[in-house]
This record gives sequence, structure tokens and C-alpha cells, in this order.
Amino acid sequence: MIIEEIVNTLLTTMTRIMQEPLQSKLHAVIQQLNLVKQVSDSEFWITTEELCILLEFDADTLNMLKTQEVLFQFAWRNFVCTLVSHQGNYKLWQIINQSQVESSSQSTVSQAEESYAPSFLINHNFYKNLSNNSSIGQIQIERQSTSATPQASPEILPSHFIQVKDFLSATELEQLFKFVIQNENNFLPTSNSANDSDYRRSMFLPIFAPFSELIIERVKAILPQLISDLQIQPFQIDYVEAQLTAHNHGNYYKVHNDNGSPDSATRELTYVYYFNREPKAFSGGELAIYDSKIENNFYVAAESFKTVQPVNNSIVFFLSRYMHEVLPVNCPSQAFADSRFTINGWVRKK
Ligand SMILES: O=C(O)CCC(=O)C(=O)O
Ligand SMILES: [Fe+2]
Repeated sequence: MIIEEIVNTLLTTMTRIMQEPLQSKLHAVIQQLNLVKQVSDSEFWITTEELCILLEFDADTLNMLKTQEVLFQFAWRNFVCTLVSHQGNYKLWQIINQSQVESSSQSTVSQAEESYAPSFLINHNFYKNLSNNSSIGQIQIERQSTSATPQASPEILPSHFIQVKDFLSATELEQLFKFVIQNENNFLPTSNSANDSDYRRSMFLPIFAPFSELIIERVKAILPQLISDLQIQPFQIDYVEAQLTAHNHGNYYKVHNDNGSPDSATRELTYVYYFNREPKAFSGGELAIYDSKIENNFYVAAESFKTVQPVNNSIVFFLSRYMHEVLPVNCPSQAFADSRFTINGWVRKK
């Protein structure tokens, strides 16, 4: 709600600014920038549209920023605008004062493995396109890695996952499967924060008590062991979320991470419990978990990945910041009961 209020205030201010004489317009811009600084200090992230309103970029710049596959950072006056998250066309930016960037940049990489850092894919052509676009008078492009000495290719940080087999008892699994079949008509199409229908194709069941509680309780029970086995820093658990999905013929979920937006940023661990009819009537639908590398102080996906097989009655755990994807499912019968089913969710940290 606070976020909405801030956005509304910014939009109202911008509308007012447009109609005022130069001096008060300048004054209002300064106030606006103070506000931007305040919101960035509170780790407020804004969309590409909001960024363009704030910085008074034109429609061409907006379109360019929106359509780039890639993420980056550019300087605007004494602010640095960083693309901190993207899923398809949906992108979020952080605006931060130059001096804060400089003072924090040395420590970021060394602490990166321990602290939260957004993940995303980077394509360096972004710079080129941005700098060649003459309509962007006030942007200075921050070029990285252009020194004469070639830099060593970034170190690959392998992703880790743990898959536990036979997670539920045979009776629990049978009851769960029966429940899902009875609820076929209550399944709805999924969406994702990118609001891009090509990004994800699957169905989900909004309410699935008592199985949501069952899974959450079992996940909580093995968390201490998991955190130790995954060799991650112990963290204070806030709560655990759960959703139930079905992937049928041709369904998939393209590359994404699970904590790349303000409302998902406290997701630390992702789990996916798989179940299906026996004998299994689909192929594909593997979960690909990408390794990471650090570029420009951010985690980005490496080309290499590990593949998790959606084994009936198994559950997999991995860090929510890892980039991952569900490969297309091939389910020749297209029967609902033959789908690749999951209960999956996230462990939130306080
Ligand atoms: O179904 C899977 O294997 C993973 C699903 C997923 O990545 C998600 O729901 O965020
Ligand atoms: Fe995911």
C-alpha cells in the first residue's frame, strides 16, 4: 500500500510539474529526485514505465528499455539506474545515488554468495544499442569490461540442489492423487509476474487443503537438515508457501528466478514436489537449474545447467535466486490425469 501511495504521489507530482513555469518546475524536479533517493534507500523498485516518467524519457527510450533482452545499469545525472530484475517484458529498476554505488561496490562481489543479490541474464549488446540511440540526450552509458587488458572469463558458481525420494507415504500420495483428479474442474491457467502469456503454460489449483498444510509441515520438518546439506547460511524462517500445478502437453515455464520482484524478494529456498500417475504417461518436463556467474556485481545465469527429473513422489530443493526453467512436457494422451503434477513453493526468510 505504501508503494502504491508513493507511485501515486510521483505521478501526481509529474502531472503538476508539466504545467508549471520553469523555476518551480526545477524546484519540483529536485524534490522529485529527493523522493527517488528516498525510495531507492528503502530498496523500492520501479517498473520501466515508472522509470521513464520519473526521468522524463521519451516513448522511444521507453520502448528500447522495454524491449531489451538484457539488463543493465546506466548513469543519469548523479544517479545510477540498475535493472535489478526481469521476466520477459516486465522489468524492475533501482535508482541509487552514485556515491552509494561506489562505496558499496567493492564489498558486493565478495559477499555475494552470502547475501541476497538479484539474478538475471545479461546481453552486452544492450550498451551498444543504448549508446547509439541519439534520442537519449541525458543518459551516460556505463561501459564495463572495455579495458585494453582482456578480463578472465567469470568464474562459474555451480548451483546445488537436493532431491529427496519417497517424500510422502504411499497412502498420502494415493489420497493426494485422488484429490487432484476430483478437482480437475477447479484448475485455472497460471500467470506470472511478467504478465506475458508466452512465459508460462500450466494450470494451478488455488485451494488444496489439507495437502498444502501437509507439504508445508513436512518441508519445515526437514529444513534444518536441508540448510546444512545445501551448505547455505542459516536464516530465520518467516513462513512457507505452497501452490499446486499441472503441466500437460506442450506446457512449460521459461527461464526465471523465484525472488526477482519486491514481493518475492524474501524467498530463499524453492521446493518442488513431483507426483504423477503410474505408469508415467508424459515425457520431458525436466527442471533445468542454471549455474551462476557474477557479472557487474550481479548474479547472472551461466550457460551450464543441471537437470532434475520430475520423479514421482520426490521433492527437490534449491536457492530461489537460481535461474531455472521447466522444459516442455510431452503428454500424448493430453488427459488431465496424465499430467506432470507438482506441489511447489518457497521458504521465506525474515
Ligand atoms: O515445476 C517445476 O519443476 C518448477 C516450477 C517453478 O519453477 C515455479 O513454479 O516457480
Ligand atoms: Fe520457479
